[in-house]
Amino acid sequence: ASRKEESAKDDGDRGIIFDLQELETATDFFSEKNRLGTGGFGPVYKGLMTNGEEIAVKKLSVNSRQGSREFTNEVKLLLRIQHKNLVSLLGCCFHGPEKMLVYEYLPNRSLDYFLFDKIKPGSLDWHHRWRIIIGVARGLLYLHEEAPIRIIHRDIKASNILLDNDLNPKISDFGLARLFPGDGTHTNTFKISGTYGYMAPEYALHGLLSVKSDVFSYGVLVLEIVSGRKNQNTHLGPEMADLLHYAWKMYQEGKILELVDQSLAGVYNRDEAATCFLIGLLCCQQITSNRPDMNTVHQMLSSDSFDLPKPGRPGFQGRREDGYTSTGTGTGAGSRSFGLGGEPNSFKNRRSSGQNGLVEEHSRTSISMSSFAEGR
Ligand SMILES: Nc1ncnc2c1ncn2[C@@H]1O[C@H](COP(=O)(O)OP(=O)(O)OP(=O)(O)O)[C@@H](O)[C@H]1O
Repeated sequence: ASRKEESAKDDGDRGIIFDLQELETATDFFSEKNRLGTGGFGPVYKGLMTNGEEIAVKKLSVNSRQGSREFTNEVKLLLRIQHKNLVSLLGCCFHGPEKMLVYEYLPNRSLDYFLFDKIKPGSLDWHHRWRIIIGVARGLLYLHEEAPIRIIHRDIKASNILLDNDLNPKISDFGLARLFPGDGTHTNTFKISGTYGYMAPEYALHGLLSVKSDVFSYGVLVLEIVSGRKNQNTHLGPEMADLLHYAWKMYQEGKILELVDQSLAGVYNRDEAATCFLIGLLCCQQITSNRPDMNTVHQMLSSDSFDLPKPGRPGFQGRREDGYTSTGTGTGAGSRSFGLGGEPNSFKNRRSSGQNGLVEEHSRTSISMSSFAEGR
């Protein structure tokens, strides 16, 4: 039986735990030439198993307080999260305090290389961009509403969308926050929690996490995919630097299609591009309850006859005093402890928390409100 089939049988840990030796052989002792990159959780290596299977090994350098049994249990849970638009987790490995996650290997790397690497301008045609936008929506819908446990991703962004041989999108790094419970003091906490420019204001500012924070990040991503611009690009001057607000301005002036990536050389579907911009702006609205859920987003993308509402004002960006930056509403000053209040509809789509007791609803970050005093 394949490794995945074995794990599904729940026959102990066999099949999901890789030997360190096996991974050392596969990655040539984690050699530099096999290092694919280093993210907030640690370095990622390409590996080749003796059976010819290609893998990606993520060495977790963030200190997880979990013991190996607890860690294995979380990994087992995450192994049940399988969808064609998610990177497949194959198993894990631990050796002393060191922990690793083993994933399927995606040869085309991540979406940011295609969108922002100007060495390959226009390498992603409209057809593929449209398919990626739909595929990511599908994967997120699965995480939010269909997976055995609800997963709020927390860090949807272009570098977390990997592409397979046919450029189908697969969301990576889902569920990782589950492996670091209560690690609020670690310096990498903000890598775990989210990335500047993609984080929803209510999450960055109040620590309120809901599926709608992922919706916000998805909206930013959609705007990036259609425009080919990073959400924050200071090279473009003050007006255009903030993609979200520039898109909002262009939309209000009826010029939104001028924002379509020029490297497409005008070869794109105007209706689809306009739909994407609208969906991007709807997802990034300041008022969480007005953002569509991923089910609605998916319907908007799949149906020709969906009447899209007019988007309201987007959430905007602020800067943290301690060197980190994040999105914020810019209102209020002074510090505040983060409660679970918030807007009444923000958790409208919450599933019953009785389900296995595993529903992830919200978490807290600690950002001082005063950091937003300089916000717009
Ligand atoms: N399964 C995989 N197959 C192929 N390449 C991968 C895989 N997983 C990660 N990578 C590559 O490894 C690099 C590091 O990935 P990782 O997800 O750790 O960091 P990141 O997305 O850049 O940052 P962050 O940790 O903030 O999400 C990226 O360049 C990514 O393209």
